[in-house]
Amino acid sequence: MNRIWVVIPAGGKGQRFGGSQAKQYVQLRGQPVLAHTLNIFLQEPRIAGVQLVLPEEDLRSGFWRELLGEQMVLPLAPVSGGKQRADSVRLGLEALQAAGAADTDWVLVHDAARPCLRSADLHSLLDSLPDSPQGALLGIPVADTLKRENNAVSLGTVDREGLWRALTPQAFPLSALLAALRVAQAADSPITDEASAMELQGWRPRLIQGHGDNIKITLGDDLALAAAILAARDEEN
Ligand SMILES: Nc1ccn([C@@H]2O[C@H](COP(=O)(O)OP(=O)(O)OP(=O)(O)O)[C@@H](O)[C@H]2O)c(=O)n1
Ligand SMILES: C[C@](O)(CO)[C@H](O)COP(=O)(O)O
Repeated sequence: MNRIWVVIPAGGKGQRFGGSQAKQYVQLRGQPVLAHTLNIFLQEPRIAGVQLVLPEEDLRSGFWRELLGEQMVLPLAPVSGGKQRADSVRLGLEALQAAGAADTDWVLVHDAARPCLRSADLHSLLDSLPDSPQGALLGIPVADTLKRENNAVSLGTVDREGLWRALTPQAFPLSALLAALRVAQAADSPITDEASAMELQGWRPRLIQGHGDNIKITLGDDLALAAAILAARDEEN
């Protein structure tokens, strides 16, 4: 039975977010963004382990231990990330291999900056894996009209038929994903998600429709939006 692992890339600087603290560390409804994201997976019984990838300086300083507190136990020691998100994901995969994960084990990669992932959407992705030999990712069909921009001027409209926004988690077999990332990085291919590396190798992963409130905290305003999403969810429950 293939085990299911998670890599949480949290090695970014949050430059678009601004502020003095990287966005994965800022407080969101009483705990760091990163803690919200980690808890989603630490509480999921089907997940064998969570590999956290942090900025090298934060790993070295031990800052993350103070941030997450004693109550959060990470069975796998966090590792340092790299210059790009794809580098951090690759380093997380290599750490999983070193920890004994099998080549055919599944790995879900989920942005630390997406703390609002619904457990229902995670379960949809996990449930899809037996029927997703070429991997699977959460996504959502584009619902807005899309423009191609140059110098804040519209150059025209992009046909949105069949276009989806890729979200995370994205799920692939460990060794296939690691190999695809290595090939893409060696070719200096612009890789912004795991699926794009796999697609370059001819894989056609399944798109599993998720919810638009699985936002990525990117700009400063996104933090208040994430807080409102989680508050509304608490109200529902
Ligand atoms: N070298 C990097 C860059 C990004 N990430 C992680 O990948 C996720 C999505 O990336 P993004 O939203 O671009 O985060 P940042 O790179 O921090 O943001 P920015 O581009 O604004 O600096 C985040 O959880 C981020 O921490 C990472 O692990 N290693
Ligand atoms: C992986 C991702 O979240 C899918 O939409 C996105 O590509 C990350 O992009 P970023 O520029 O690294 O935030």
